[in-house]
Amino acid sequence: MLPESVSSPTVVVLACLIIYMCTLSVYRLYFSPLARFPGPKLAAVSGWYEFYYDIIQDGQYYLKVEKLHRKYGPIIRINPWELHASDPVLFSHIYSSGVKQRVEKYAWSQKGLRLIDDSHILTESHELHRLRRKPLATFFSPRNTESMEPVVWKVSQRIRSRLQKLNGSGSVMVMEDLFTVVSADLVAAFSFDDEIDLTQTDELQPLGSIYSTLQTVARVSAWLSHFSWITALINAIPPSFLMRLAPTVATNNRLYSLVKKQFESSRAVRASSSKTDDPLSDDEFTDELLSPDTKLIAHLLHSNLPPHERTPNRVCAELLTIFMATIFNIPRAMMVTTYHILANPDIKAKLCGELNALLGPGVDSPQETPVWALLNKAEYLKACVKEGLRLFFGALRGTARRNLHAPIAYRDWVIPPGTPVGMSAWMLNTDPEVYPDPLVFRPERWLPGNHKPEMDRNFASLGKGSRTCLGIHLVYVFMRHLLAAMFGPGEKPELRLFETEESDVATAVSGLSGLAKKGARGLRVVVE
Ligand code: HEM
Repeated sequence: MLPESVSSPTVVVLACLIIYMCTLSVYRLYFSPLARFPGPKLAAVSGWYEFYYDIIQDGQYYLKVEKLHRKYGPIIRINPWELHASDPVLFSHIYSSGVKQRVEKYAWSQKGLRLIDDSHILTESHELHRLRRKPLATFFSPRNTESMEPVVWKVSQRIRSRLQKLNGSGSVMVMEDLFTVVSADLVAAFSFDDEIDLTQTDELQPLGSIYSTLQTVARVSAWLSHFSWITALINAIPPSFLMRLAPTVATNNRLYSLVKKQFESSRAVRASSSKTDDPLSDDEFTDELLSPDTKLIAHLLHSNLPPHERTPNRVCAELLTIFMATIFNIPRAMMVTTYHILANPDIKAKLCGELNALLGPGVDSPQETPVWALLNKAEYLKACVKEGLRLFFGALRGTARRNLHAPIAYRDWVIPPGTPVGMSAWMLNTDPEVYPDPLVFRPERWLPGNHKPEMDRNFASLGKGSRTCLGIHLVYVFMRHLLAAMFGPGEKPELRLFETEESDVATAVSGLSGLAKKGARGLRVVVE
């Protein structure tokens, strides 16, 4: 007869659990369609391996994955369900934009961001994503982005006037606050009917706190992706109570309320001016229709999306996504770029020299001189932006893609249909064969004559293929304008780094997007 303790229900449950885990491990190691792909056995057996590096080690799996590639080769299994590749040729294939390549996003790591769950960025299905992205892509097309330049210029100049207020004061400015408010101003300027100028508020910090809120969201997202039940739990808590519990949620909800309010007032204006919300036919809906005054809200309401895709919740989810993508990424990218320019007097001198020569004294009166047109000729400025983006990395680990319909042949391997395959911006952007001294900020590498095609092939900060960054053209234009406002000719204060080291701004933690290490002090400058 068994002792009483052995026959207790706890032991039976434990025994079942152990048998289940052993069976699952054997299946994952020897019988799963991914069993023959190389990689550490522990990663193949359980998601806890990734959890350890992602959560306990604070977003460091991208560095571990790099080491694993060195040991196991160009394609490895990084958890029971997912492969990771390090070959840039495969990067272009997997992150393809071809119509025939119906690659889906594997949004496991982004699920549950409640307010934007219905946006195109979190849409996994290839077809639905195409439908949802189309009107947005028209709005952010190169041509329409170019027509937004006067607005981008106007908003960027606010950074200069804000800094001018402090001219000669020796004050210390927290640059992420300033970059966040101008970014918010820009999205508001092209999205809403009401003009918003957040840089005019005396206290930037509460608005800048949107930046830290989004940092927290990006950090917490790793937890949510490992434990989707946390999201379900959060969603079940009444919003009023949740806002008291978690200020991050409160700020996020305030942002959503702002978007919703603007949406409602824009809809009311349209209703009173007897414009209908009837969608246009495919033939009618082209970017010819877009005038520089067309706001994103009106554009989406008027788009040829079917009515169930133009509901308030859907449109607001898209607007909030664009708001968040801009005010999270632009300040981070600008912090990294500005830091390197200020830390390298030679680079700063070359940049200022080029801008002085190109823009001359007309810079303060853009209505007389369309200076933004001249910025296109500023090769060194463009190179600084590109190099800043390279070292910002965007998301250090890009979201994986999967082809549900066909296997992918790669060297001796056949990747089964439906298998998520990811790639790392960290590895692509720091490939020493393509970018010698990869961690050095060297704009010269992007100048005509030095710029090689492999550099574009590897450049992963803005994603690739059908899901490449929607704001890709806007990013380049806005960053050039912001740098021109800070380093171009005209009356403006001198900026000097204040107790800021590279590690205070450098992207070192992988989250929803790339983050600085915990405790980083951010970019602070003295305004002289
Ligand atoms: C420095 C600034 C930025 C960086 C580094 C960046 C980076 C990225 C990356 C890497 C992706 C691909 C994500 C994935 O594969 O899952 C992406 C997607 C996206 N970005 Fe950006 N982004 C920036 C700024 C912006 C701006 C200003 C907007 C505003 C329009 C924007 C809107 C989006 C949207 C909506 C998507 C999703 C596209 C889709 O799924 O079809 N981003 N971005």
